[in-house]
Amino acid sequence: MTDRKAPVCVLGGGSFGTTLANLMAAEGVPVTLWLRDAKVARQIADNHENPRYLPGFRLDERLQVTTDIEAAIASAGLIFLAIPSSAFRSVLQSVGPLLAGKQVVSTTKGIEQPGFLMMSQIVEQEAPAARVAVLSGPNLAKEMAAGELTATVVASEDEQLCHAVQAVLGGPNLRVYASQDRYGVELGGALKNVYAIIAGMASALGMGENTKAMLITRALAEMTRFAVHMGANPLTFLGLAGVGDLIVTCTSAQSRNFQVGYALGKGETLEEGVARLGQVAEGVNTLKVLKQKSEEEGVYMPLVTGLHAIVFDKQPLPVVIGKLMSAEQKTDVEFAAVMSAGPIKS
Ligand SMILES: NC(=O)C1=CN([C@@H]2O[C@H](COP(=O)(O)OP(=O)(O)OC[C@H]3O[C@@H](n4cnc5c(N)ncnc54)[C@H](OP(=O)(O)O)[C@@H]3O)[C@@H](O)[C@H]2O)C=CC1
Ligand SMILES: O=C(CO)COP(=O)(O)O
Repeated sequence: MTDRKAPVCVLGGGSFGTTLANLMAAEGVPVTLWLRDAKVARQIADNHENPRYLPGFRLDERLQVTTDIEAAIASAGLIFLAIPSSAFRSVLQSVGPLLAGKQVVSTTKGIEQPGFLMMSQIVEQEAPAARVAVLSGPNLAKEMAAGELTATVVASEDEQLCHAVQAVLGGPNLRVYASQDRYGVELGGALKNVYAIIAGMASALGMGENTKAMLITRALAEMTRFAVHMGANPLTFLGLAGVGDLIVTCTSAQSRNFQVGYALGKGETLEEGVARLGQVAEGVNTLKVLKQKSEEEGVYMPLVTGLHAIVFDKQPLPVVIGKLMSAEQKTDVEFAAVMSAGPIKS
């Protein structure tokens, strides 16, 4: 039995870190939230609100907040990481040895280049003596903060760690399903952000419902094809961390990646869209990383190639759409054949 009263800490005081920490605090779990911004930390401590990332949400008074990362880690055995992928390694580098023997759960949905590394692989490099898991699924922070019924996946080869996460996070509004496919769960969470940008663009252009359904379904095909090639368990992509997260991020205007796509569709530049957001949209970097990797690996990813052409090569949208629509018409679920026989890395 896992002790629900065992102390937990969350590193990263953005929308997701604050939400996760608050959910646990509200269930009586002793939680410390670490963030680097002293002003925001003071506002959370004094006013029980994170006005920068979760304005309007009252946080539980039991939620502890600190700007001392070493103290935060020392206080807990289970540590959630909610730091954007661009800063993930640098934060871990500063505290790697302190994580020895701790249970570390990455919630970050990005990929590091060079190396095409998932965040949990960075944890393994920077904190080799830590126990590692990932958390991913259709989890819009603001909906979770508002108490909307939600499900997520914790994935690790370490079953005890999965149980520990289920015990502290599972609650009246949140179900936590376990998986052993850490690589697939993490890959799904990172890849879907790219397709959310495309979906936002389609929405801004007023495209039809048929078009949106085509996009989401072909995105799943493309993600799964890539995942199979990379050795992930393709069945993972039928679950919450695959199709579940793809649906929510491609259909909700709350998604920051969707919002970046929407801005692009309305004629804004990438820089303008990202700057107005003021929060992380991991899909922008993942698009670059994925385009490069799919070419190196020879995996056919027309949606990734098309979006890259629009965003980074400044190709006109009608030209890219024309190319996508006139490409060879292949079979519908060709990746399903590989699904039954595909190699499983994790
Ligand atoms: N929001 C969501 O709905 C969900 C997000 N995620 C994932 O969680 C990760 C974090 O996202 P999210 O919380 O939304 O991001 P936000 O943009 O809301 O917040 C980013 C947070 O990271 C902090 N940060 C940035 N750089 C550093 C650094 N070098 N050192 C310490 N802290 C830093 C920021 O601090 P500062 O303000 O000081 O810059 C801020 O607190 C992403 O990978 C995202 O994909 C996963 C599921 C849901
Ligand atoms: O990962 C998320 C929902 O599951 C959050 O998506 P965005 O980062 O696009 O807001």
